[in-house]
Amino acid sequence: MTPPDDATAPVRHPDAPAPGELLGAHYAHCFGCGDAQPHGLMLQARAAEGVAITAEFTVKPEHQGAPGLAHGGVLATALDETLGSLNWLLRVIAVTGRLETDFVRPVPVDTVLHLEAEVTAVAGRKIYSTAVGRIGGPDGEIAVRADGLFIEVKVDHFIDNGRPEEIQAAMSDPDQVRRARAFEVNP
Ligand SMILES: CCCCC/C=C\C/C=C\C/C=C\C/C=C\CCCC(=O)SCCNC(=O)CCNC(=O)[C@H](O)C(C)(C)COP(=O)(O)OP(=O)(O)OC[C@H]1O[C@@H](n2cnc3c(N)ncnc32)[C@H](O)[C@@H]1OP(=O)(O)O
Repeated sequence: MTPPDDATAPVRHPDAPAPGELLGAHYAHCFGCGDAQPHGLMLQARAAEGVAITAEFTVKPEHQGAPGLAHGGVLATALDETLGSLNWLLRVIAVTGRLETDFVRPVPVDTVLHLEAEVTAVAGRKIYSTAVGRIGGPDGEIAVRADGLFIEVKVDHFIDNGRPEEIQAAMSDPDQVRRARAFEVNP
């Protein structure tokens, strides 16, 4: 998870959403951010300054692992989604290759998890990033932490590997296609 010596600092794409702007779901049925996914996290991410974002996720009863506490895998999903959303600011399509998570404090149901994440380095197709999640407010104590390594892919990654039903539905949705294309023209 340590960037190689030839890694460079990330560069915010000129067309990246402005600081403060909500990113919106990348896919309506996404378990992390989709608004058509009732069991999901419905995480909302917002662009920050630089190659950084903030995000919020409210822990619901459906997200329990132990009585009244968030499941660790759900918290890892929130971190993964937050880190993945950073790639919007680079205008790069990328998937999670590796995710290292520290669970520091238990997170009760009804808690709003306040996440912040930034890209730390880029090396070829590899994007290195880090995130924390706080409870009790944006400056509250850290409950979870993660480092991510994302690998840049072409849109074909999804077309070649996804189930045909969902791929066809996504490709016939002009909004979805526009979003996917915007990433393909990364200079
Ligand atoms: C019209 C349809 C539209 C559909 C698209 C819709 C939307 C898309 C747009 C935007 C998305 C925006 C936001 C998404 C936000 C959050 C989502 C959460 C993200 C996820 O939840 S996503 C799901 C989980 N994720 C996977 O499903 C990946 C499965 N996996 C693979 O698909 C392959 O494994 C792949 C592609 C990763 C690599 O395969 P590959 O063949 O392309 O590349 P290769 O193996 O050569 O690796 C190249 C260099 O990365 C290094 N490397 C690779 N893997 C590593 C690892 N694990 N650890 C350490 N280093 C690793 C190598 O060591 C090498 O490094 P080096 O260059 O230095 O040698």
